Amino acid sequence: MLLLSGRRTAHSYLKIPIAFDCTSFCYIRKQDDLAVLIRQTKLILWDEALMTNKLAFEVVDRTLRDLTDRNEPFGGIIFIMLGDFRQVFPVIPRGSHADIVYASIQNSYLWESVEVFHLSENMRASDAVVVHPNLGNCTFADWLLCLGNNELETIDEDYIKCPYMMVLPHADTQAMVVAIYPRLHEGQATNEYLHERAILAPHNKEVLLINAIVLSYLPSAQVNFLSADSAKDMEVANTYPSEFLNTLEVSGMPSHKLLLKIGAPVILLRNLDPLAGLCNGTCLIVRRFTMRVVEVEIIIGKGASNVAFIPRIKFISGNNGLPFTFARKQFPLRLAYAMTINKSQGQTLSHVGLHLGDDVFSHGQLYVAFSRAKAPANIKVLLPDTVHGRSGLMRNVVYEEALL
Ligand SMILES: Nc1ncnc2c1ncn2[C@@H]1O[C@H](COP(=O)(O)OP(=O)(O)OP(=O)(O)O)[C@@H](O)[C@H]1O
Repeated sequence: MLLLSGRRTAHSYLKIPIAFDCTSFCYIRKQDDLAVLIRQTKLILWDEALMTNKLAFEVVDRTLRDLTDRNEPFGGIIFIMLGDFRQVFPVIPRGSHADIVYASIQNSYLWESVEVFHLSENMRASDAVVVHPNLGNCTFADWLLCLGNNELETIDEDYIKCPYMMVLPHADTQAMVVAIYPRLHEGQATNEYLHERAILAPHNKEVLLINAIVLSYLPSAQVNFLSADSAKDMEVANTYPSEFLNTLEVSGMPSHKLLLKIGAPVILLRNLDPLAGLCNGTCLIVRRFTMRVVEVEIIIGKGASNVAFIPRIKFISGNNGLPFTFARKQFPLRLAYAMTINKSQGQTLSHVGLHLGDDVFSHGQLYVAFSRAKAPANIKVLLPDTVHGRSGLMRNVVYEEALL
């Protein structure tokens, strides 16, 4: 059996193109070692499959049919997709409800070859067996199912009551930081302490603000690393000066300003060295830095406790809804005290802060956020400062037609 260790993604391993359509193939030639391995493969497991655009599966399907010379789904290799239809669906930038559902594997030509098996027990919440009046006299696991299936009582169409026990009494970000990261100012946080907690928010802009606030609690000295941003095209460079480019936040790119302190947890934004455990999404702790390199320790997974040196690298903005592309040279790092709800999918956390400065906006986000925790007592929710939020209500978006 071959396991993709070090959190290596299927996109990276199977060489799926970054931009793909219904005619694309993976970059694997018939004589490559990977093609030989694929021809010997009997079973492929793909986790978080429902977050993946159906076109990516179709690219893999076409490639496997070609490499194996067998005109069957995935070239006859048994393909197990793991996922939960209550969780988030593929991200389609500026996509509508219909666009998002259309991009899900259910709407692929492959779906007619899929057999669905249901898992029945929530192992993550298996210790939270107490029936709680705040949860409508349900266990946490049953309440989560009702949340994900849109079976909780709704008000104003898609608002539901946040269980009172989880509502943060002082509705501000500082209170959230103290609740989720107690005693951080003492500077004694262990790898385990950092790895088992996170503050989740729907949007990146809130995540950046929360990260900066949490970092301010750390007693070590702060350094601000600025990126070098430039437009390739002279005409674009004259229209959009680098001061303007500095203000842009682009998905998958680090920020222009990267605030770091020794002891801060960060997420790697690039597959730098998968064999050494340095992949997109790897959790690291900053140990030392100079202006040219950041020394980090891998927190968990392949290479845990190993030290690595992260250089600045060049990111190209690509097709991100901007009318031009630009380059940003920066460390491929982002602070990891807070992350988007979508990024948290797949994780298990002991302490979850849900920062709803803005309500969730897409299918399954509220379910994913609450279901990261093992028990309801360790979830703290900051409700939006809106009429609904002040009444203890939060938005839940569920595309019911897509639930199985
Ligand atoms: N058979 C089991 N016995 C005990 N604990 C388990 C078992 N299976 C899973 N767990 C625990 O449950 C938690 C969630 O497991 P896992 O991450 O595999 O779930 P998942 O189905 O991928 O969830 P999600 O997609 O929501 O992230 C982990 O903490 C794991 O250790």
